[in-house]
Amino acid sequence: MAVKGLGQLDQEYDGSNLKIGIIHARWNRVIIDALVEGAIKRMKFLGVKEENIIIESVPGSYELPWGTKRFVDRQKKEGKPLDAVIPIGVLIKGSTMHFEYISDSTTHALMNLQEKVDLPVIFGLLTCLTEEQAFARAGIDEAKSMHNHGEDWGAAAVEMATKFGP
Ligand SMILES: O=c1[nH]c(NC[C@H](O)[C@H](O)[C@H](O)CO)c([N+](=O)[O-])c(=O)[nH]1
Repeated sequence: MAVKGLGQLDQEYDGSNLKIGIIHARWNRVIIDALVEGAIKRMKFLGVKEENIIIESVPGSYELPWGTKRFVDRQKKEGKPLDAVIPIGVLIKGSTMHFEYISDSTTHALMNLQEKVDLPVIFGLLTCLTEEQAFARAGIDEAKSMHNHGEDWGAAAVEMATKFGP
């Protein structure tokens, strides 16, 4: 299955046996919803069944590390363990240093979380200086759309879960 334009894929992946979690913040919701949709679209394209994509949310990006840890633990406890998880958040620079502190601390926490949960934790945090940057990276602003980064995160989740699963 030649997948046009997916430069980042190195081989064909079959996600039909994967269970993948998406946990998203609720700040900047219009952008979040586009990113989540993009991740879902790409994972379904790669064979992940809709019923195996589990969605959860937290108030803001700062809650993503803790929320992701507990989300993974809960799925395991319920006998429906995840094969990968995609935390998604959108941070947009304001007039204070809040953006810098949340971006830096959340990024490090998500990176370190992989060891703790022993699962691929895909980096789905958009850290944008302007709303325009965020819209473009969610594929919303057609004029300047880079492409929907959520699709890349969905593809990364399938690849990492397939290649490096237990
Ligand atoms: O996800 C975000 N959370 C934001 N703040 C909330 C933060 O993530 C926590 O939810 C809050 O501080 C409570 O812990 C943001 N800003 O402040 O700008 C933002 O842009 N994006």
